[in-house]
Amino acid sequence: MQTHDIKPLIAARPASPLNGTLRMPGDKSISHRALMFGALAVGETRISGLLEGEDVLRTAAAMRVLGAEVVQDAPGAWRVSGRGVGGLTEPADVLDMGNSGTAARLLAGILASHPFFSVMTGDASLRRRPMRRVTDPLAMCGARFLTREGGRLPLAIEGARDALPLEYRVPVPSAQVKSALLLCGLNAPGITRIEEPEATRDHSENMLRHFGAAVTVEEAGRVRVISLQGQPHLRAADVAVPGDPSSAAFPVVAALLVPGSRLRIEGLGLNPLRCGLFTTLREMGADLTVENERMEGGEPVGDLVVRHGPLRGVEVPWDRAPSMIDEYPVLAVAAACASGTTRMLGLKELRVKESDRLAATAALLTENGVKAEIVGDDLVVHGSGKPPAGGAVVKTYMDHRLAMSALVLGLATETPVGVDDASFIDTSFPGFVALMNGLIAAPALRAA
Ligand SMILES: O=C(O)C1=C[C@@H](OP(=O)(O)O)[C@@H](O)[C@H](O)C1
Ligand SMILES: C=C(OP(=O)(O)O)C(=O)O
Repeated sequence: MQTHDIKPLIAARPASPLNGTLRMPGDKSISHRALMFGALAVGETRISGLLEGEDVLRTAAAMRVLGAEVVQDAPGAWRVSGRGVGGLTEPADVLDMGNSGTAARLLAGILASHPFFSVMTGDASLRRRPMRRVTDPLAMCGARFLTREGGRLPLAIEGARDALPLEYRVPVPSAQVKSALLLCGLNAPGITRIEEPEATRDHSENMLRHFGAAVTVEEAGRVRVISLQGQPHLRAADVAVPGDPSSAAFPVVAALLVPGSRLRIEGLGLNPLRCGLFTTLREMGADLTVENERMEGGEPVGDLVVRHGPLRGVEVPWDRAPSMIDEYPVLAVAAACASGTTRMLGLKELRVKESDRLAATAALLTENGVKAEIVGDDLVVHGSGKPPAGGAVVKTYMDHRLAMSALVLGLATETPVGVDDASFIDTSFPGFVALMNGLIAAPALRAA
């Protein structure tokens, strides 16, 4: 596994058009879950299109240490021989989840209802992120947790011997919290019942059903109640991972900003609970069309065609945030090049991502000559309809999405934009630089 001791400086130069037909790396959320559910199922799960980013490789390594057989047959093609619900075994060493909030929080859910001792840690970014949002509700199953001050990793877990089912209303919109509680509930008798005040990505619900669990979802307006029948017999099930819409956000915004661009992104995951960015870009005037829409492995998939065109500022409502939570930094870049003001409302959750993404996104823009401000939990960006000045080396704070957003901005600015550290891009989008350069006649992203 790659370490992050090298800090390459990469700058994007003002670019010629982006053109081509491409596929995105596999969806990160679905990839983590495919490995975890595969490890909890009986039999052999075959996964195609698995994201081989560092975050997902951490999950693969953890599942192996916990007793599942996890094998890579070819790039993207993996096999997991699971241990059955409740069948994982005590790890001999500390579980290091690297930079990945999803890996750490979902794994905490699995470990809470396995009767053994484990310790989890992560890199400096993950060790700053809040874990009480999962450990507080998980403790109600009978597990015990010890954390560092403020509920931070490292985390020691004494899993419950006879876990109780959970009944909980998730106070923040978070698919990670919801999924951690469902994973815990797999090894508890009876019904685990989770209420979420706003719908978040539902890959766990869809995939649990695909592996044979009984999951029901009741919807009342924005509120969703998810019920899982505990101790199911999970059966191995093949998973075809669609392209990641959160990764597609970067070439899509780049194509919208650089005159003459046209891209076709094939086999892209288009789950409506992940598509808030595309909705917003269309409201801004973007030419985005979907072709070949189909269902694959229980998820909507299609080919997305994007063409360059002018954008205008819009207001992005707070209740859209869960469907585009990882896309705000690159939306802010699009807003910086639009004409007029874009107000992105209700971005509190961005403060607890790999970095404080609200502050860091505002800084990314202002250092490159864009007028932007934070008002409460909102981000306000004043686009002038002209290319921003650029010229800054952006601080990325171990955050892949900030690095990619800054490099996309650099494709549209008057002068190049640099990033202090491009190495974290590999956590979610290995091959990003080569893929982007491959779309442009003269490579625009290079080592500084
Ligand atoms: O469940 C998931 O796979 C994810 C949920 C989101 O986090 P939160 O649950 O913290 O919103 C998102 O930011 C993350 O990239 C992936
Ligand atoms: C927030 C993200 O991931 P995680 O929470 O898994 O670290 C992300 O990928 O933008």
